[in-house]
Amino acid sequence: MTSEERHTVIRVEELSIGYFTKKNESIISQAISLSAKQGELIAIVGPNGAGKSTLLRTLLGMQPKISGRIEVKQLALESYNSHDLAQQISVVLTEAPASKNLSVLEFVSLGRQPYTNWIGALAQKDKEAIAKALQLTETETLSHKNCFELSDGQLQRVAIARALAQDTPIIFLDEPTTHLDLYHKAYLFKLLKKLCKEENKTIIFSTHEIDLAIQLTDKMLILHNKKSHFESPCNLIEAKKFASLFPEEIIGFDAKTGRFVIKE
Ligand SMILES: Nc1ncnc2c1ncn2[C@@H]1O[C@H](COP(=O)(O)OP(=O)(O)OP(=O)(O)O)[C@@H](O)[C@H]1O
Repeated sequence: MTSEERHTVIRVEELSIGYFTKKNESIISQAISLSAKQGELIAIVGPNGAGKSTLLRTLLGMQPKISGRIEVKQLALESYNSHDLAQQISVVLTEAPASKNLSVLEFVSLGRQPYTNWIGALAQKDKEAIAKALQLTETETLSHKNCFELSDGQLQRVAIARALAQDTPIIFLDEPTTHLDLYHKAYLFKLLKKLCKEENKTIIFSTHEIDLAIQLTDKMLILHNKKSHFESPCNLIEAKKFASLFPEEIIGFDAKTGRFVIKE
């Protein structure tokens, strides 16, 4: 095994994603290739309907791929059962948790399910993982509140705490900054960056915050018009891949600042 392979936790090759209907298949995006190493922060971006959520669901095995290969820690995704995969990948989805009546502590504790016994009793190791997750997300003071009492920003941090309690090397998030104000968006992005740098997590998230993602991520996957580009933000800017994402007569991209501008 080369050192390149040792640190790669997810590899995707020539992946086509989409939906199977009765008679045929509808391809949403094709020829997607990417690789994510330990400690990398990766954003999936693209206009509405480009396939960001479809890709995340496909990478999680929640919906079948059309073709191509997905490897998690050098093994085909299909070779994992759901219990084993839950020890590799945790997920933060956009929907509010169904379990809003739970306390924050109870909700975060659910992250330990892949490790606890059949009655869900928490061992010392589980309690330590939960305490660390609350501390990393600065949610300790919320732990006895009910989830329904939280603001959207707090709820998002608590959902990340649950994923951290799951203690997986890889975390997926689907549009984690939806409903957040600019400060909470920036806070969340910095938290994700910190988790990659200090906890060596590999984090892959979909987002519409392309400007912020350009500033903070290691790599970005652009999905657009059924095609994809995977590179560092700098290389994507140099290759002019952001400039054509939105109708040019309305939105331009300033390559010097890495920001989109609305045309007058
Ligand atoms: N269950 C489904 N069956 C068939 N087509 C679907 C299904 N779910 C989504 N699609 C289609 O797949 C395409 C990609 O949708 P997806 O939600 O993955 O895009 P997205 O990039 O996450 O969009 P957004 O930014 O709006 O959240 C869309 O054209 C959508 O209509």
